Amino acid sequence: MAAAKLRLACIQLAVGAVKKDNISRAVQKISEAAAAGAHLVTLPECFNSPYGTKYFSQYAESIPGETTAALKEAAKASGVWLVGGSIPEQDGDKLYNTCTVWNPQGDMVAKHRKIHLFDISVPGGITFKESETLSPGSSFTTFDMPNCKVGVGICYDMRFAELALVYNQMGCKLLVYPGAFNMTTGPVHWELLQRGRALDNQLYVATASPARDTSADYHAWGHSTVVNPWGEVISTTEADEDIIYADLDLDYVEKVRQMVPLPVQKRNDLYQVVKK
Ligand SMILES: O=C(O)CCC(=O)C(=O)O
Repeated sequence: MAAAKLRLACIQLAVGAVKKDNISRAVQKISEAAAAGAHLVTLPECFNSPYGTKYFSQYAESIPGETTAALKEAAKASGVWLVGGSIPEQDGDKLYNTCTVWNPQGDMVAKHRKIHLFDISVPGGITFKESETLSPGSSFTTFDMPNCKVGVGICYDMRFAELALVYNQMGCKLLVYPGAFNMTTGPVHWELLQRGRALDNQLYVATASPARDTSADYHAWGHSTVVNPWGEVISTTEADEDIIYADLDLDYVEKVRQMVPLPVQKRNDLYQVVKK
């Protein structure tokens, strides 16, 4: 890997009803992204299961388990850092929406349980209540690549500016959010949130969504995207299965912070976001 360059791949995976097929398709796409030179690969939210509260308990597994064993192998076989999207995780009698992160040796270096559960009600649009079946996580999740600290959130977590601010304070230069927005909020909020998080924090933001399946109950918005610290979309796609790539220049983070010196202009005497 060149000094401060990082090739990122976001896999917009076609996810179906058969768990084994979802896993093997993800593994195949990871090796395709690695062959295209990716150092860091990310899968979408809920990539081994259809997205919906009625599916979570049926597809849930413990960690380690069938899906994470495949992720471990895939990261090692391809020699990539892997943000393993998310899966429904079973731990005792609780279920979580959980992302595991793997290094190129196949070690699990982080595990993020979605902190903010997706409970919304938009009349004529979408009603969803993850908290019917899932419990929230309560931890910040970062991991260290050789030149870059990365912060991890899952989908609805992206709506909370405070989480991204904390990751910024922790030294992250890239935030990765496996997600699965929908046809109501996606068109208006998805890209705007990513650009907002990127601009507020002057860092890279990446998302990976499942591809849209109009025969499924939940129609994902798709549009996996990468935004740079200037707030520009540098890679994106539509709704079909795809892999998007972006070459991140990690020095650019510092350049933007020098040109527009928000970090030294913050009025910590007037306000502060504090990590507890
Ligand atoms: O915030 C939204 O509109 C969508 C969030 C979502 O789909 C999720 O958290 O899984």
